[in-house]
Amino acid sequence: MQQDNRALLEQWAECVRVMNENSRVTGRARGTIAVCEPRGLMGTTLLIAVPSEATREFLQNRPMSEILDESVGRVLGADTLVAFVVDPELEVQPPTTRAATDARSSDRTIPSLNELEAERTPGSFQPAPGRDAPSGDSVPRSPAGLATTEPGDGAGEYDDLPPRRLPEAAPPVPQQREVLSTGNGSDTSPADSEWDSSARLNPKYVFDSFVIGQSNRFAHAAAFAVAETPAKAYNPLFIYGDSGLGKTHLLHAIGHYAKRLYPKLRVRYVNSEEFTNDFINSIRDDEGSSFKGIYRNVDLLLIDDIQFLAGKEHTQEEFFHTFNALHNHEKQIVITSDMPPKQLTGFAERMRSRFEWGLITDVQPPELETRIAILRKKAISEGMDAPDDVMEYIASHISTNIRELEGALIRVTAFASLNKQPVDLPLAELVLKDLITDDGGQEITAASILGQTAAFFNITLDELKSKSRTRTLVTARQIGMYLLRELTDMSLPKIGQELGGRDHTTVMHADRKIRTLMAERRQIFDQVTELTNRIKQQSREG
Ligand SMILES: Nc1ncnc2c1ncn2[C@@H]1O[C@H](COP(=O)(O)OP(=O)(O)OP(=O)(O)O)[C@@H](O)[C@H]1O
Repeated sequence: MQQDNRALLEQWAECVRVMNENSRVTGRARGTIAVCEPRGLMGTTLLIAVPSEATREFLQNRPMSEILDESVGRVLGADTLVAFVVDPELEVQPPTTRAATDARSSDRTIPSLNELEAERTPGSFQPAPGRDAPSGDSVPRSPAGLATTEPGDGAGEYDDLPPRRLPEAAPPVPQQREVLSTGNGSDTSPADSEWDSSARLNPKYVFDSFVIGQSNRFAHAAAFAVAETPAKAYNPLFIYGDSGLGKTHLLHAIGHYAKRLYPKLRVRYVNSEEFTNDFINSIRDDEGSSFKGIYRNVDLLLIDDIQFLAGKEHTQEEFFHTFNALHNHEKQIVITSDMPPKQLTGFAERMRSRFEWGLITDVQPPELETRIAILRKKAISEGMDAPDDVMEYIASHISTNIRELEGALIRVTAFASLNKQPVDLPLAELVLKDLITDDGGQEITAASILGQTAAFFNITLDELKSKSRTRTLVTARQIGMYLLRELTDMSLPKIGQELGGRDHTTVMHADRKIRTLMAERRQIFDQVTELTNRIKQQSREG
């Protein structure tokens, strides 16, 4: 491993030398390049750490992009691509002291349920789907050496903390293979059909449906490497980035692909809010051992939106032990977050430092070409027909969140289908005129969406959140969930929580149902459109 790193450092030094020979590289540019570091070479992608977004932009734009490409091409081969990750630590290089490990379990105190109550995601005292998933599979000795030992209860398991690992060069990324999906696509029973019940994987989120672009190339390559050789390439793999940029998609894709390669691999996807609820429920029900049984007997733990553990001291403590138990037994952990580890506030330092043991990579908003490619892929997979100029129109007006991008395409094709009209540019402009006006408004909140939804359907907020299943209430609730999903950054569990403590699979089901109904029932399309306009209007008025 060290040899690989040394080789990479030498190759990078050579790239820098070649760059510095170029007369277009100014003294300032040389200073900027000098602080950058190579972090890994994955297949044909070189990951370079830069100290700031400004440096990233500087290197991604001409003339530096050309100069960099040329020098990297000369040293590493013409097909080498460059990807960046921002590491603010590079700005000022602190001495590489590592705090002495604070990880000792002997002084662990069991929190009271009351203390824990404050941490949980309200309204979710239900077993999460898959909680009772079988965990006793015997796992073969895989090439990754997985599952050869059973983790214990965590006590004393982290006395010998591994040193920080520099990323190893991953094996070459082979041709992607077709990935089996587990669901049948039916709308009726989300918990059963949408998710692979033990791993809890969404069949739609596979590598094959993920579009690779400059913005996510490295994250994708890292995810792929981890799926191919769990616990051997990077452990943990930490992927961060803004909402709606594909982190969850990559997490599920890792799970699917790893399961495909190692069918007996025990995989578990969990959102950190669900992890919190599972943990608290286990304390409440005095089932701590079953919680450990679930989370410490996996070979691949995929944990989404770790930022939601911020400030939840007891849950973090439990996660810390889970992490250590898994890591010490060479089980793979993949984490996503909206922030890089260093910026995660509300986390104990020992936790943040563990996130940095493996590889940290980010996903950026996709550039125009990638957005168009995502829309094309989406259109094909969902059977939506739209010409290129419509895709381009949507992609050029919505740039920051892929969920919104997809939402726009759904609306345009739904409207065309309802009116039995072809999808063309004038129609797209008409349908999206309110959705893509440059808001300049305030952030859209859950309160505003739910308030407007309740008012629109002439019901109270309590009714909207209630358990009642009258037709109007069910429709209003599902539209509310759809709009929360499309217009905010809220996670599925959080949306479920806002609507009276419903499970995340219910939210997924509602989201899909409304998408489908929009194309089938004019009334639903009109209701969603009118509500969106009112919500956007309210945010503009402040
Ligand atoms: N590169 C991509 N190719 C294809 N689809 C993508 C890509 N990136 C994102 N998507 C799609 O965009 C939608 C949102 O992505 P996802 O839920 O993975 O985002 P996220 O980063 O996890 O957001 P959040 O932080 O809000 O959970 C999903 O439908 C996903 O399939």
